[in-house]
Amino acid sequence: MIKIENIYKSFDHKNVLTNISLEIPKGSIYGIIGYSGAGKSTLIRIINALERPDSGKVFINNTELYSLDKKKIQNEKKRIGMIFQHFYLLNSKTVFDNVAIALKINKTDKKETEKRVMEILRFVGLENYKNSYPEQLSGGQKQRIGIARALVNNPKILLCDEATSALDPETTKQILELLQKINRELGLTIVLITHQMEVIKNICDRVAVLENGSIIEENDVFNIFAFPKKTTTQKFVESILHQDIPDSAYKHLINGRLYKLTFSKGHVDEPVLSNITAETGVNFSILQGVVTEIQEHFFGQLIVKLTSADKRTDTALEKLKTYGVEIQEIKKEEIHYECFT
Ligand SMILES: Nc1ncnc2c1ncn2[C@@H]1O[C@H](COP(=O)(O)OP(=O)(O)OP(=O)(O)O)[C@@H](O)[C@H]1O
Repeated sequence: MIKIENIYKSFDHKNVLTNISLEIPKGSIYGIIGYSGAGKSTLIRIINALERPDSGKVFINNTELYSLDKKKIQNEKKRIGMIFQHFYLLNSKTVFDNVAIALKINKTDKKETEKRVMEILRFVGLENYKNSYPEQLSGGQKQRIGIARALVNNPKILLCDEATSALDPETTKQILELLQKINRELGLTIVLITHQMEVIKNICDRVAVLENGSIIEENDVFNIFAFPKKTTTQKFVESILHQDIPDSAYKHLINGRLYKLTFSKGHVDEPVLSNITAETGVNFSILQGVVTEIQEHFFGQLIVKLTSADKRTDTALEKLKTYGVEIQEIKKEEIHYECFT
């Protein structure tokens, strides 16, 4: 487990991280998301002892990193692998040598190096490229070299600094699948920082949202998507769920009330709205809808309009709750007010 306690960091008298505390469960894939300048890279560099915090503690499996002397910190760092957005490969060296370098530093003998490097190149799907040079390979293949290099020393933790930000969507998907395989088959704890909510949705178990150097929200990924509390979190969620309502729909809202209905864990494929309409006579106008899968659970969200505000409407809303649907009224002042004028 990685535990971060009350981390503060400033550069040139400017606070970059303020009172950061996090617990990252062993064996999980943990995401830290934030906009540019939020402090993500600084935080991950502190976890990897590349940057010392001004105050606070970092525990890696109960060992407090910054209480150790330099040599012991170096030993701890060997148990942590790291990959980067821009790969940082040696272009004059072959794929094999780029991966072998970490073993050479440890003075591993030649036979053992050959065996281990080929094993890890096979794992990342690059066994046929051992004599190629990085510049002959695609971005996704370069990131696979970076991953092989990070794994060759058998670390327990893998830190990913915007590892897919330079890749196209298809390659991103393949690299994320590889990270999942590393997590499942090798049992590594993975911490990744990103500004891409897609990355969080696809592979993370938990996520922390970092804004201006502070954690503003932390939860499992399903709850972050279903019930984001802070505006920045909502913006990240909306960036991939696309919950915006067409402007023309607002013009018809003058006599209605808007509700966001969240269907989760088992209610997505039931005809809930038709059942309720049949029972109560209340009709729902659907303005927006999304159905997706998060952490292997179906997840659906509808924005609906109800025109009347009589007893039948209240009954319909009560019935929705019995299906486990979360209901949130969207107040008119929360939406484009100019549409009503
Ligand atoms: N070594 C440094 N010296 C001075 N300022 C720094 C240093 N490293 C980071 N900063 C500043 O700290 C703030 C946070 O930077 P950081 O790189 O951690 O953010 P980030 O969320 O990773 O952003 P990005 O995604 O753009 O890299 C920025 O204002 C940056 O300029």
